[in-house]
Amino acid sequence: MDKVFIKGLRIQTTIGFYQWEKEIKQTLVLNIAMGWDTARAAENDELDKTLDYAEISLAVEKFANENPVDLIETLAERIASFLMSTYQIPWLKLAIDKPGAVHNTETVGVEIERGQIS
Ligand SMILES: Nc1nc2c(c(=O)[nH]1)N=C([C@H](O)[C@@H](O)CO)CN2
Repeated sequence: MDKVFIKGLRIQTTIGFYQWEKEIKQTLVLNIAMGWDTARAAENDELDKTLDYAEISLAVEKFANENPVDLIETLAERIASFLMSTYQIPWLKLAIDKPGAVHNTETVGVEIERGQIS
């Protein structure tokens, strides 16, 4: 299956288990790959037949800020459900990095894959 992807989407949002984390914003970095038939858009050069990565990038940041949670696992699950239902995406892979979370690491995070590749 073809894919539309967003790599290295940096967002500022409230995220974290500890009380001090609920009072600040932290950086998360998202990588999203979404299964899509890109040939339909290419046929007549039409943006509305594909997944608009600019629109989705903004929607993801807005969603994260409107739905604060403790765990990046929870955020990943909720973003996946939101994207799949809003844009009729059949399959996606989503990784969330929280690069400032653990001293002496480059980054930490989770990666999930949901749906079916046809
Ligand atoms: N697997 C996870 N481990 C931890 C998370 C998380 O979201 N997933 N979160 C925290 C804290 O919020 C951390 O980021 C701050 O020190 C700890 N472990």
